[in-house]
Amino acid sequence: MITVKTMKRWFTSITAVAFILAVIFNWSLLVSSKKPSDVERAFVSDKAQHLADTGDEKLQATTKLAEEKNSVVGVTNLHEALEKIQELEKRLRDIEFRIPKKYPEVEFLTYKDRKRILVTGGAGFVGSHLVDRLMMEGHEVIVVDNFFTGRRRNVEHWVGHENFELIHHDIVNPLYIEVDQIYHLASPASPPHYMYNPVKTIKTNTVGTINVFGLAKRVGARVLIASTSEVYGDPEVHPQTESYWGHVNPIGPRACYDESKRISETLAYSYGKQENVQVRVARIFNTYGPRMHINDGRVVSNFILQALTGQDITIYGSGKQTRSFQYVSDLVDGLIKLQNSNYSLPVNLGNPDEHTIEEFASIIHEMVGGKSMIINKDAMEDDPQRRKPDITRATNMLGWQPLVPLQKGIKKTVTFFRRELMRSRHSERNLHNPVDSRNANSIHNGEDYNDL
Ligand SMILES: O=c1ccn([C@@H]2O[C@H](COP(=O)(O)OP(=O)(O)O[C@H]3OC[C@@H](O)[C@H](O)[C@H]3O)[C@@H](O)[C@H]2O)c(=O)[nH]1
Repeated sequence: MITVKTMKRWFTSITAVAFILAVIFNWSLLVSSKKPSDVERAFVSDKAQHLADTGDEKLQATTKLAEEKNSVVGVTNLHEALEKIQELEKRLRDIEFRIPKKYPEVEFLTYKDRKRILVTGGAGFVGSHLVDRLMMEGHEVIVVDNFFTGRRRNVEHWVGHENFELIHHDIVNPLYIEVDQIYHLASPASPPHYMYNPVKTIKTNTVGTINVFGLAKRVGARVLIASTSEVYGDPEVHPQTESYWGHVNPIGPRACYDESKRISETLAYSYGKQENVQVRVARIFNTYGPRMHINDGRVVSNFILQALTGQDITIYGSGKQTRSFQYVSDLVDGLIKLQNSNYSLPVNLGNPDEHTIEEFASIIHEMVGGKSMIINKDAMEDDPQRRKPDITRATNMLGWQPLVPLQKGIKKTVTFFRRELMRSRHSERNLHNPVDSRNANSIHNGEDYNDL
């Protein structure tokens, strides 16, 4: 028996197929025997991949066809083709809107085991990976983000899912919701981003953190705060253990972040003592991976972008300073383990695999290839000279240790940035120039972040 619902589905599928045929037809009008450039080919294949990711079965089959066709034909007038694509994309969005969205298969948790979890900064680099894991585990996840460095695109794949909610909200303003657990990640983390508006960074990590603890106190939620290795400043103890009090310049350019994160920790333990809020404190060391903002400005994204675009790889200072880099999935494991543990003192989460920045530049250069030169520029003021986590506590208390080797993590990150570059080259905002981290005004993400 053919129901109205079945007819509606047929209609949607037929419209989708007709639309894709129109795409192919339009493309065929724009092509000649000339071969497309790598950028053009990648762009078209990116679009087709997007369709394949989001469409229904018929749509996927047809887009594969479009991808094959587009990968062998050439483009005579790229500008005209791009205009056409924009117009077609708009129509595609209308079609996609009508096709039920497919989500990754999430675990089913009973009411007893399913938690309502707030992730502040959940649309950011680390936050969005954490959200993926919590969603896959079957929890209800609420993301709060002001989109200064976070992007809707990072969590778009969950929008509309019954377990997911995205709230555009700046945590410097109070929030009234019901939750069981909170991961408080909201704060710019890259030096040029946190130095861009130091007062706002301080507000986020002080007033914002007070708002989070106020919420936790009202509803009885447990809070994990994302602290940082920067609380150790330019450390005089190596590797850094959690018992080390740090060496921070309170009036230097990094102080807005270092000191406000130190206050965040103080707030956590004060709310714990005075108001019985359950607290967890993760001191996060240098972390990298896909979904870092193309304008992030930290060393991993800068070096990869520089190598991919054939620009000079810029080492600030001598390059003898060290860092230890952890891949984002390892961090997410650690955060979840810590949140669900019985341990309430600060815990270092980082990979002890230490490299000088000079070595790191060579690793990236070798892995990406290309013609970039490695050059030295003036050092950053107050740049910590050595950094490596002692992770004995995380290993003993949480049974955690990082698993992803540097080469593997970097490979995945390079793949991500290749795609980001394609996207950026074809968007109105051409964002592919690496940020000069020593100049906070060189970030240009266009968001209004000036409210004080
Ligand atoms: O293009 C660049 C960028 C950075 N660097 C250097 O690379 C090193 C690492 O710099 P990053 O900007 O990646 O990160 P930092 O270690 O200074 O700060 C980070 O610390 C840990 C986290 O909490 C934060 O993500 C961030 O504050 C520094 O010595 C910096 O001077 C370069 O040599 N060239």
